[in-house]
Amino acid sequence: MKEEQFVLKAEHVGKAYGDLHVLKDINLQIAKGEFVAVVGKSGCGKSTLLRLIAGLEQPTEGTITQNGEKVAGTNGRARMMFQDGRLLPWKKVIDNIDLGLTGGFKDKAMEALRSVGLEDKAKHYPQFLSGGQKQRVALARALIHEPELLLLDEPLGALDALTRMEMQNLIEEVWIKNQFTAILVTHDVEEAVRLADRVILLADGEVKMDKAISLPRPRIRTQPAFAAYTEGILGEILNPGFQQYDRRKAIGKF
Ligand SMILES: Nc1ncnc2c1ncn2[C@@H]1O[C@H](COP(=O)(O)OP(=O)(O)OP(=O)(O)O)[C@@H](O)[C@H]1O
Repeated sequence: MKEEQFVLKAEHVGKAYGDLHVLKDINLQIAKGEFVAVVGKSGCGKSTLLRLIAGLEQPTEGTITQNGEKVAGTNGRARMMFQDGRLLPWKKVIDNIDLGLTGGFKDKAMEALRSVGLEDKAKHYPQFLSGGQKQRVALARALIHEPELLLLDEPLGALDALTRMEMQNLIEEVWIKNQFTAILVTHDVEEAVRLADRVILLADGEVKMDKAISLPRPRIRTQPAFAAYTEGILGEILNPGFQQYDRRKAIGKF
C-alpha cells in the first residue's frame, strides 16, 4: 500500500510510567477509512495507546505519524469519545455539541444531533437523558468536527446490552456515511467483530495479533462465521499464540 494511504502509523512506540513499561514496541499501520478494534486484557495499555494517538500524552519511545506528520501535542484531526460521555451538565444538549466552536454552528449542531436521532432533545439538560442518549450526544459532538480519525475508548461499556447493540448500529452507520477512520478500544470481542475491519490484540506491550474480519456488513451475531471469529480472538486473548488460526481451519468457515 502507498505511504499516503495510511492515515496513521505507529513505529516502535513505547510508553513507560516510571518503571512500568506499558507499551514496549507497538508497530501499526492504519489505512484511511479503516475501522480497527483494539482488544486485550485489562491493563494491557489499550487506553494508553489511544491517548498517544490523540496526542494527549507523548510516547517515551518511537513515533506516531498521521498523514506523514508526527503527532505532537493535541491531535486536531482526531476526536475522542469516552465511556462516560463527558457532557457538561450545566449546558443544554445543543450547547454541549457546539462547544468550543464560534459563529453560526447551531445549524451544524442540529444536523449532527439529527444524525444520531436526538434532535428533539436539543434543549434538554444532560441529566434528563439516558446513558445511551448521552453517548449519542457525545458522538454528535465528535462528528461536528468532521474528524479524520475517531478514537472510541470503550464508549459503550456502561450501556445495557440492547442499547449497546443500537449504538453499534449507529456507529457503523455514521462511519459508513462520514468515511472517517475509527479506532475502537473495547473489552467486548463480539463488539470488535461486529464493527471492525481488523482486530488488534495488545499483550505484553506489543501487537500480538492483527486479524482481518472478512464478513459482510451488517454482521449478524448468530452466523457461525461470526461466532468462529469471536471464539478465535477470545482464545488468543486468554492464551496468546496457543490457537493461532487452527480453529479457523478446523471449523472450515473461512
Ligand atoms: N498516567 C498514568 N500514570 C501511571 N500509570 C498509568 C497511567 N495511565 C495508565 N497507567 C497504567 O498503565 C497500565 C495500562 O493502562 P491502560 O488504561 O492503558 O490499560 P487498558 O488496557 O486500557 O485497561 P482497561 O481495559 O482496564 O481499561 C495500567 O497498569 C495503568 O495503571
